[in-house]
Amino acid sequence: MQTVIHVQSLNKSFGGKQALFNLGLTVDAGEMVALIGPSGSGKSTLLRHLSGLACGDRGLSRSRRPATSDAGQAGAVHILNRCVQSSGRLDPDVRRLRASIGYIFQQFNLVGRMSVLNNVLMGRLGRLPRWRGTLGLFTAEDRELAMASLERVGLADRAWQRASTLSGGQQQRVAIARALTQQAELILADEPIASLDPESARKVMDILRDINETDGKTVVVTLHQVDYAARYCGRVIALKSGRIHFDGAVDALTGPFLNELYGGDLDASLMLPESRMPRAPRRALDLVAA
Ligand SMILES: Nc1ncnc2c1ncn2[C@@H]1O[C@H](COP(=O)(O)OP(=O)(O)OP(=O)(O)O)[C@@H](O)[C@H]1O
Repeated sequence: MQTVIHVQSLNKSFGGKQALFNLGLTVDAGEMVALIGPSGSGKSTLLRHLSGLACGDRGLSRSRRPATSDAGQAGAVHILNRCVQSSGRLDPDVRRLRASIGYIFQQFNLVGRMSVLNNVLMGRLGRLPRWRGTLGLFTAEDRELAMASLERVGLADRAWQRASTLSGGQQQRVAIARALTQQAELILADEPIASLDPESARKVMDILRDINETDGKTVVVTLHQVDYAARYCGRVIALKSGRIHFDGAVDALTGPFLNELYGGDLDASLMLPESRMPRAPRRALDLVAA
């Protein structure tokens, strides 16, 4: 089994406040992993490190670097056996590696005034010579791929519409079509359903699972909705205060476990699917009329 994500002793500080502590983990090809944990536990920070959008604490003065970071070393992140960062420095070749990593943001990150199709074509930029991308010189193959991706998420008929005119759920599906067009091997999704209604959230999670199961792509998704983690992911990594609190099978998501993870007066059993149903029933994707 190929290791897609390999994180070793990852530390991260913001202005002297440590957000990640000696994190180590591996994710194999084809896994669908939920990253859960209370607000501020470090989920987004970890995801940004995986994608090469963030780096270590080299910017801090030596005296402000955390003692646990091994004299300022911020650990190492390898994706698809290639270096993203090592000892607090981004790898100079990280831009090329980013072409293999699809990143889905909570707020979609589309260009609202551009057409849906052009937004999806942005997924090709990392695969084109820079001058072609700048001039928007996409090939017929690129366009076919983009249309096929839109078809897959049920939005081919919206290709010529301005992205800003779509609903939030539709915009998130366009963002996923962009990652499909990118032909990313690894999809990192940072709270992709946080701002969506339950039906739109279900469609987005159905598509992510389809990409995982049908295409064999590796998916890591941060979620506040623990019931979706239980229904869609086989493995869960729980962060608490910047440390890995749990890493294992999704069956561990019991009420007492979640009460302990999230703390407070919460009755965590309410966050779980009814009768602890572990997996949402898989059905054929039918998104065309959505
Ligand atoms: N750019 C930043 N500058 C300063 N502190 C930051 C920055 N980004 C994150 N932090 C801090 O790092 C810690 C982890 O934040 P992070 O956003 O990764 O948590 P999270 O688990 O994703 O939270 P949420 O679920 O609310 O999105 C928090 O204490 C946060 O305040």
